Amino acid sequence: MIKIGILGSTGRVGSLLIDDLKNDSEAILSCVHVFDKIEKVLPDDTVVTNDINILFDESDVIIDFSSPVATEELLSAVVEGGKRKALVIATTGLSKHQQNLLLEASKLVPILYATNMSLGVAVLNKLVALASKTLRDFDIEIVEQHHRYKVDSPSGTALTLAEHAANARELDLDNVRISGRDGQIGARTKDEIAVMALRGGDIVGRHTVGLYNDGEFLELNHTATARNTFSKGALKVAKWLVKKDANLYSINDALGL
Ligand SMILES: NC(=O)C1=CN([C@@H]2O[C@H](COP(=O)(O)OP(=O)(O)OC[C@H]3O[C@@H](n4cnc5c(N)ncnc54)[C@H](OP(=O)(O)O)[C@@H]3O)[C@@H](O)[C@H]2O)C=CC1
Ligand SMILES: O=C(O)C1=N[C@H](C(=O)O)C[C@H](O)C1
Repeated sequence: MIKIGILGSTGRVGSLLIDDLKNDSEAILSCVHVFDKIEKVLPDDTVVTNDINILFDESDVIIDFSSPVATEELLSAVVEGGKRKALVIATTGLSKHQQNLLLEASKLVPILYATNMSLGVAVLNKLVALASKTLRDFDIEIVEQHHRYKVDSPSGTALTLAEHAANARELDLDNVRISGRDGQIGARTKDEIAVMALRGGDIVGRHTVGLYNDGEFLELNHTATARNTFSKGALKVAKWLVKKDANLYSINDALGL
């Protein structure tokens, strides 16, 4: 059985991961990292800890749905602390420094980083690249919608979609991304890619990439209707990752896309 450890076990997705693991025939929940306290009833023998080192020692692979600060601690345990376990990282909103740390850690352990663990979004990324390249003159605008509790903006998924669009057009996203329009802003420039965020209610996650031209437009949309889409996706890729060599893997690698 593959021993799974969870960082962010009390969170919206982490707690679903605990449920998914109760009925799994290939993996067991070996350890949960708990920042403060956990209310959920856990399987017997699950180690509960607030020490990241114990999380490593008790797991074959760690799945991380937490916060950028916690993810940084996880990555530092590899880079500075000498820990060597496979990591599935789903946390979004990482800073440049944290992204660099992730790259450094992936030279030492296998890491799969995905801003969205659903199969649908993995395919959407490919569709966006194809559409952005083929429809070169169309204006690209991205809208993401999430629940009222989401703390980072725009979503990691929206940024990844924007990267696929920009790369397909050989543009640097940092130079062309805009995140708001207000006042006398002037006409839209040709290459800009807007990424706009809406927040409200219990929306699990909705992303729309629009490509707009004179006389026609194309909108590509993905809607997550259940949050366990993400926990189940993460569990699937964790099983794939556990035997791999140190490297940075994408969800496309794991899904064979
Ligand atoms: N890639 C993907 O497919 C998906 C990614 N996400 C991302 O996953 C992350 C978590 O999302 P969600 O579950 O909704 O968030 P929640 O806020 O519900 O959960 C966050 C979890 O992280 C823990 N945590 C926060 N800070 C620390 C810290 N400094 N040290 C240790 N643990 C900490 C929290 O503990 P406590 O409860 O004690 O505060 C909690 O268990 C977000 O970045 C989100 O964007 C979400 C869905 C899908
Ligand atoms: O915080 C969330 O809920 C989600 N976060 C991820 C993101 O930022 O893209 C993935 C998903 O959309 C849900």
